[in-house]
Amino acid sequence: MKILLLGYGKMGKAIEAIAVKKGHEIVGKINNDNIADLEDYNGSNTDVAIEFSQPGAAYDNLEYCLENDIPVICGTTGWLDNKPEIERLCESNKGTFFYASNYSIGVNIFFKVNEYLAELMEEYSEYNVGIEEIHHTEKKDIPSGTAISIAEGIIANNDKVKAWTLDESENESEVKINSIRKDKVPGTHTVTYKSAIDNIEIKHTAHSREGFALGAVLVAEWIKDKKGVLSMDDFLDI
Ligand SMILES: NC(=O)C1=CN([C@@H]2O[C@H](COP(=O)(O)OP(=O)(O)OC[C@H]3O[C@@H](n4cnc5c(N)ncnc54)[C@H](OP(=O)(O)O)[C@@H]3O)[C@@H](O)[C@H]2O)C=CC1
Ligand SMILES: O=C(O)C1=N[C@H](C(=O)O)C[C@H](O)C1
Repeated sequence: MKILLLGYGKMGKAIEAIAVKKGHEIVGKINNDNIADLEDYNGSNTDVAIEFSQPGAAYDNLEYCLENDIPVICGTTGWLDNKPEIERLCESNKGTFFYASNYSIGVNIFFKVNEYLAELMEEYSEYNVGIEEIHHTEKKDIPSGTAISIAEGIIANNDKVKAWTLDESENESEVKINSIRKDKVPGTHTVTYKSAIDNIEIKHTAHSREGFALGAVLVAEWIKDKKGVLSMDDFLDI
């Protein structure tokens, strides 16, 4: 496949390494300093764009792809207020747009365990739930997109929890997300239910960026000839 990388930082480079090993061709590597080159690409010379850039850049890049007939896979976090607009553009242009806050297969299994646990815990009011996420110090957004997805999984499956917050909260209807920035940590997410008697904890630890990058390449291979607004639930049968 001819792959255009939108964002050639830590993730762009990790994706390139896996894509090339699997026999794909990288037709372009776009960063802020060569963003003008983006106009060279369209559906006739690019099979798929993989967008891992920055919160302030994602919207324009996705809009460009959808207006130029390029199927696009996005992993950038911290821009989701504008996601409904991109979804509308995808539908009206009959394009292809895939978004995941986390492309790691392990994290997506973790999401399902989190949803099941949230459902189980609904009737045990002695437990309070909290989320902790730890990432490297270069990360631009707080909280992580993955932590937001975890919180949404709890809110959708446990009627006692209505919202997430970054603040210290005594309000039991809110799940607090504690964001920690530390050295080179690729991404660690923990959900803890605490009571006076015990704690129940589930945790996902990424050892590197390989799982995120491999997931994005597998989705790029899968998405060929698919149309519409797609997510990991469409890709994975779990
Ligand atoms: N969904 C998932 O599974 C994962 C998501 N992420 C998310 O992916 C994003 C990127 O992460 P990461 O690679 O670690 O970040 P980096 O900071 O390492 O790389 C971001 C890159 O984007 C480039 N960039 C800046 N502006 C633009 C633009 N307008 N168009 C294209 N590229 C641009 C930067 O270039 P320059 O240096 O020129 O500014 C930089 O090379 C983040 O939002 C992160 O949260 C990360 C890992 C997994
Ligand atoms: O910025 C990162 O590095 C990561 N970002 C994603 C997020 O915000 O959840 C996914 C992963 O945890 C790494």
